[in-house]
Amino acid sequence: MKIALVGYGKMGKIIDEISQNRRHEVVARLKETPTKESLNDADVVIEFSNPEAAFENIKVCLENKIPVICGTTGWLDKKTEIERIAVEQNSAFLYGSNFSLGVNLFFALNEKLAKLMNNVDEYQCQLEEIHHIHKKDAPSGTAISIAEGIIENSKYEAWKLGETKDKELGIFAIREDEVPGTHSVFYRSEVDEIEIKHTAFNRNGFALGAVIAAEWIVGKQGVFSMKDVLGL
Ligand SMILES: NC(=O)C1=CN([C@@H]2O[C@H](COP(=O)(O)OP(=O)(O)OC[C@H]3O[C@@H](n4cnc5c(N)ncnc54)[C@H](OP(=O)(O)O)[C@@H]3O)[C@@H](O)[C@H]2O)C=CC1
Ligand SMILES: O=C(O)C1=N[C@H](C(=O)O)C[C@H](O)C1
Repeated sequence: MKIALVGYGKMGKIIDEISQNRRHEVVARLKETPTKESLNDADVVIEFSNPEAAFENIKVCLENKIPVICGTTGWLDKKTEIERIAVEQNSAFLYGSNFSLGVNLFFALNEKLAKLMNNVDEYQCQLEEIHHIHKKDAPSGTAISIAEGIIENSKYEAWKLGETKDKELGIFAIREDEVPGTHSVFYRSEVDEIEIKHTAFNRNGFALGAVIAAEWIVGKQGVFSMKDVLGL
């Protein structure tokens, strides 16, 4: 499979190595918005750039009928527009706030726990994410996905940065050293606390999941998520 990497920073470089280990050919390594020419007839694009660049990058790829796996976070206000373009162009698009297999299992567990918590009103939920100091967006895309999973299945109606208040689910976004990504969900009552936590030890799991998603999407049309890839 011919892979074009759009965004070639911390993530792009690891994805490059994993792609080659899995016998794919990396035909482009771009640090700017792609063009038809610079995409070099790729079968699929893996996009990990930055919140300002993602929309235009994805749009160009989809208009050239190349499926896109996007891991860039912090641009979600334009996601519906991208999904419309993907369908209109008969192309394929998959966004994942977090491609690690462990976090995608964590998402499923989180939704189940949120549902169970409806049976007991004593608990208040709080989210926390910790990331490296270079991260441009807050809260993390993963924390937003976790919050959405809880909101769909509980009394909470919206999320906000900071402490949980009434029906607004709070997210503490902490920036610390070189932390790759830690996410925790706390349910606290007067007498106890339940915590579920995912800790990434490095970025390899994110990169592997993105390559697995790229292998899966080639030949498909439509808008997908990691739930489709993993059959969750
Ligand atoms: N979904 C997931 O599983 C994960 C998502 N992420 C997300 O992925 C994104 C990238 O993370 P990371 O690799 O750590 O970030 P980096 O800052 O290390 O890399 C970003 C790269 O994008 C390049 N870039 C800048 N402008 C453009 C442009 N217009 N078009 C294409 N590329 C451009 C940068 O080039 P230059 O250096 O020249 O500026 C750099 O190579 C972030 O949004 C992060 O939150 C991160 C990890 C996992
Ligand atoms: O910027 C990062 O590094 C990460 N970003 C993603 C996010 O915003 O959730 C995924 C991962 O936690 C690392």
